[in-house]
Amino acid sequence: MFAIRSSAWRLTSSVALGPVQAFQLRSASQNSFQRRSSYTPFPAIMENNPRKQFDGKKKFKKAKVDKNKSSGHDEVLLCDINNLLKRNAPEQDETNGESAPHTVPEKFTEIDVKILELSSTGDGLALSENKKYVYVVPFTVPGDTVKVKVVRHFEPLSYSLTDFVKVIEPGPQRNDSLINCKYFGECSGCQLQMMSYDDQLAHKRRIVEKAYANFSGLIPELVPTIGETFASPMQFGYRTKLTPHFAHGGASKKADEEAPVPPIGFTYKNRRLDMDIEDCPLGTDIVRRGLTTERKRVAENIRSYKRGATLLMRETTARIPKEPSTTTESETPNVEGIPASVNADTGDVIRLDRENYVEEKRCITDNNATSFEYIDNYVFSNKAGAFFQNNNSILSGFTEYIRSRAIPPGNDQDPKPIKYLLDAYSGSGLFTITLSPLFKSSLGVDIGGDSIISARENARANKLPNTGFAAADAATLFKDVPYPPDQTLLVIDPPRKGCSEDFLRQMLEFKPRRVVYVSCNVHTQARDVAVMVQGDEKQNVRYEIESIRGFDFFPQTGHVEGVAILNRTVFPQVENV
Ligand SMILES: C[S@@+](CC[C@H](N)C(=O)[O-])C[C@H]1O[C@@H](n2cnc3c(N)ncnc32)[C@H](O)[C@@H]1O
Repeated sequence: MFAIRSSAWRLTSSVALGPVQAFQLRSASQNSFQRRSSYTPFPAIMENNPRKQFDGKKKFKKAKVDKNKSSGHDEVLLCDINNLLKRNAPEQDETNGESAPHTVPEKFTEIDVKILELSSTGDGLALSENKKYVYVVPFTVPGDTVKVKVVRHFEPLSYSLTDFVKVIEPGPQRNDSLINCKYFGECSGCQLQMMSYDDQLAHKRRIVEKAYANFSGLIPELVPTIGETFASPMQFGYRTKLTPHFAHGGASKKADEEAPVPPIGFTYKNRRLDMDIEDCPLGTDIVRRGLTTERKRVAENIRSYKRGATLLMRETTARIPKEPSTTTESETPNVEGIPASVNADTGDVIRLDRENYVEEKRCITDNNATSFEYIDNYVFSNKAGAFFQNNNSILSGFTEYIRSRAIPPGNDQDPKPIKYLLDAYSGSGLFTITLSPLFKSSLGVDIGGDSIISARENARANKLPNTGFAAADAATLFKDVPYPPDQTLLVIDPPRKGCSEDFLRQMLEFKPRRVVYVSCNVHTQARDVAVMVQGDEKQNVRYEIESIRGFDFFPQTGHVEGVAILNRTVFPQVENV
């Protein structure tokens, strides 16, 4: 039996459990995990499902699913399917002890199904009559009765992918008058246009809840209530970057032959086939106009392409002061010294009249050209083809949310206040720069050399001398960090696959006082956050989650960005009594 001495450790559950025992209890019941007297966090995580769900390549290889693998799309879908089957498993006496298998319809058969829930991938899920098999139906909402065409079986895993054919009886959340795109229902880009925006936000909150319930392995008491999803100010016309593609060029055709122009666009849902997309209403106005221009240019020059290509349409913004002499410095950050790129855009321009300046929007098509973007009065330059968040409309609110929580309450009374910022996976400096005024010194690290060059330009352009950037693997960051861990905020914003084990281990050795974990994949985030919550007993460090909230960077799609804030604490002192 254990007695808990530390007052720092509190649980909301009626049974007081330490973090280790709490994790073990859930693991023991859910994952046949053995309790251990001496505990090593990493083997424990590895033995449990959260990391294996993403690393279990064998199982998914068999099912021949490789699309979106790095995002964990298939694992997330399968998890929802299994949970639906488990919840609806017929009682023994209902089946009379017999378990009749479900006869899976022939491929391309049309059947009618009723949607029971929306999976975290944005697909509707329906059960077979005997409740032992699942049909995955895109473009549907719970309550819809729909006609579908079965297109792909995953029989050992008990599900089939289907194409949506038509609605027979709409569910309560369906409102087709909201659909704003003629390609909706076939294009793989959006899933949720038929839902009200409030319902989309509620669905995304549920995605975050399920991610922590299904992929962290943590008992619910260790996970705070997930906040309401932070809405995007723009629900259409927000995407500052589009990257349509086409599969083949026309160079190898005989001189006298008309080279056919291939479809230029995105893939069809459920198919590895390109769909010709003339317009995408998710794009900003200049990006949409850029798509028209680029499609025309490619069609006219198709013979010059030996093979297919991915096109780039990236919005770039310039603020032209109306009265240069009366404009304050902070309203017009210095972007001189960043060379403009010649012939890198479509030649089109949209001018918007603002209070102190005219905003000029252009559409860049050259990956290596420089694009500019403003967040409040911060200016960011980037290589147009490099990563930068795609929804400018949400970035002011998003960065303000993080800025207002970066420093914990009471920091100014603390003898060792947080005053250093470590931005792992910094890109071109989004967080380093927008948080920098709060810190005595900030350091951003990114593996992309081009992003670090842009980040340094951005620090200069925004007149932030207290920031530094290094091109490096985030996992090597901690060995040379110049900051005291007690006074350091760590911001993490990794790619979809999440942090490496190496990174997490070194982070637990470094022990930063507070962590803001931003992620475009809440499932890998939940898995990594669990490693931090579990902590390292030898180092006597673990983390408590202060808050988790989703941000709707991609309205109409099934994606949600997650922000988790954590604080360092210690293990409770435990003694045998
Ligand atoms: C989701 S982006 C975030 C960038 C930045 N925080 C932003 O919001 O603009 C992820 C970044 O991680 C970087 N990255 C990927 N693997 C990395 C690694 N092992 N070490 C450091 N950076 C890495 C990529 O180059 C990319 O810039």
